Amino acid sequence: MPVADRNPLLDGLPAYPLLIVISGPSGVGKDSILNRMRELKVPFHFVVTATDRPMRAGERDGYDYHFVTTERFREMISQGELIEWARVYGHYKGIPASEVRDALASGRDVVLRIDVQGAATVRRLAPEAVLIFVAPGSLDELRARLVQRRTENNTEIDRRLSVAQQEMEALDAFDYIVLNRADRLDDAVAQIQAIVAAEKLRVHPRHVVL
Ligand SMILES: Nc1ncnc2c1ncn2[C@@H]1O[C@H](COP(=O)(O)OP(=O)(O)OP(=O)(O)O)[C@@H](O)[C@H]1O
Ligand SMILES: Nc1nc2c(ncn2[C@@H]2O[C@H](COP(=O)(O)O)[C@@H](O)[C@H]2O)c(=O)[nH]1
Repeated sequence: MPVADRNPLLDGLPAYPLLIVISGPSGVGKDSILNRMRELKVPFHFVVTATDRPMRAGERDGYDYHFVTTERFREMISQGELIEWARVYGHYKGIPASEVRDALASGRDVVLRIDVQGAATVRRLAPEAVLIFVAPGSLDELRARLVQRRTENNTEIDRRLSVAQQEMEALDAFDYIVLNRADRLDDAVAQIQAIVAAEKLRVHPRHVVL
């Protein structure tokens, strides 16, 4: 909810931009949810993370990821350009610090889409971040999504499903859970918007310092 739409009774209470982390197992639909929010022109700053993995068909540099070489990624690490980075399924992934800080400084709510280990790191760095765990209706549903996406082979899909089971155990570290049920993407989007709307009504708002 833009600050201008707040209840006037909240005038005088501080309003800070939110840092919203969308996480959950591979294939659960994080990107699909965020792409739908972008289509709907939800007024968030969607952070584009960096990776050295090859671009998939249909992906766009600067939109899905900043696709960089492994050498450039290592330079970003050594130059302190990343808030968080990790090896995820064999490739580097990391969050550009300047993008997050600039967006927060401009007063916009910032959305990050990262894996579960990355969410734990962001929690340590920014305890006031809003952590949302996106879960599938079932592991069978998750498998079906990974299979139909056709970006991983069967061995890799099995690996991601096995990691997914461990990731579900990290749920306790999150603030919210959103179910992305089969063919109900818009419900998941609406639930995330409802979470953000509720966060905007907090008497003691979260204040992220990064
Ligand atoms: N609610 C849904 N019902 C059916 N299919 C879905 C749903 N949400 C996403 N999908 C499909 O599931 C596949 C995986 O989705 P997506 O790539 O968005 O997942 P992800 O969580 O971003 O994965 P990764 O972590 O590996 O990047 C895609 O083919 C997508 O179209
Ligand atoms: N810890 C981080 N995880 C990230 C980051 N950017 C993306 N991701 C996550 O990686 C996996 C695999 O992604 P894929 O596009 O290769 O399938 C997925 O869970 C992403 O959300 C990041 O900067 N840090």
